[in-house]
Amino acid sequence: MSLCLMLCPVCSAVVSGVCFLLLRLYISVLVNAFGFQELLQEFKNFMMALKRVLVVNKSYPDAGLKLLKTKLEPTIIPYLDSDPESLPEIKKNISNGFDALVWNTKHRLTGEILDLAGPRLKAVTTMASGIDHIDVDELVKRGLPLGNTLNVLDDAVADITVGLVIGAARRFKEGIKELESGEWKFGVQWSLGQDIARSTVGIVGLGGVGQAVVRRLKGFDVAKFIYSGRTDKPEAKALGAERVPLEQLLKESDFVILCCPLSEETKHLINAKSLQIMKSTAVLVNIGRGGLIDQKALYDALKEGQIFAAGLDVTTPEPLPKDDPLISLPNCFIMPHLGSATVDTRNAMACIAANNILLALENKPMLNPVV
Ligand SMILES: O=C(O)C(=O)CO
Repeated sequence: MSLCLMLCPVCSAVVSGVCFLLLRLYISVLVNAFGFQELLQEFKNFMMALKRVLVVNKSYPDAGLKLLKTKLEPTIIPYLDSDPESLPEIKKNISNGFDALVWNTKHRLTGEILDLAGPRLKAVTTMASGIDHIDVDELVKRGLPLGNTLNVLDDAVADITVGLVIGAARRFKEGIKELESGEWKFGVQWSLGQDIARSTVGIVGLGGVGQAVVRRLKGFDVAKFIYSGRTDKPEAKALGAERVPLEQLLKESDFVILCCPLSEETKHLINAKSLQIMKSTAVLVNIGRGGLIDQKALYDALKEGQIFAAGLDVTTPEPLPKDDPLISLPNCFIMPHLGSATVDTRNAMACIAANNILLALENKPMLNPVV
């Protein structure tokens, strides 16, 4: 018999199969009889509780912390980006051995910082949709998953965009200044702006935010929506937006709205040359990233009346110094990066970031995976 098993591959496969089935049966009897399922879960919870997550920084909302604390005990960097201690404290703490990182900061996540974190680090999330402050290549090199909080902020950012469109086109900044300084000189030719109704709106980057902007502006009786971007967007048809080359969009649009991410490809997408192509009545709005625009060229274009106005939620740098030339221009309406700044949106972003980490530490896909 044993000779038969040794010699005959079919017999040995049958015996191994039977043994395997018996083993499985034995384990499932144990699991059902003794509640091993619960024991297993307890063991998993115990292993999870041993994992350490570093949260950068103290502005991370309680909603996210509460979620993290259901399974982990987070360590928080108790500073804001604006505190000089912020970056040194991150670098000091991160080498204490963490399994995950909530990168809720504008500081750049570099290879140097990842080296300090060491091989224990298994997952990283931002609390933003933009990832231009993350050295993604360095994460990929280390096989680290990265999550972000895309889409949940589309509505809030689209609202701010509409605010900028109206504010810049209807000269809010000049109006408020004249009101506050007592220089309100009413006349039928005073402080005239541009209409949104009957205009052509050009969206650069028809992603979630761009689409939410189009949905909102439809209520303003826009004549035509066009968009440019790397790919055709299937959603464009239902929105009535036509894809055109960037140059055509710049030439034809009364409102040029930048909703795309910042990358090597999109850096200074708006520069002296592109501003020259735009209509002298055009309004440029940027809710993507400051780096999409060459700000010196924008200053010149606004000063010389090459375009009508700009509305910016994002600038380079942030915060923009109060003596920045753009701030001195009456036709440059600037917000201090308020895009996603609503209570609900920030709480939702914090929860997505927390879930990204909790899932990744259980070897599951993140809610919003980037890589
Ligand atoms: O999440 C981001 O990237 C934002 O800039 C929101 O304003």
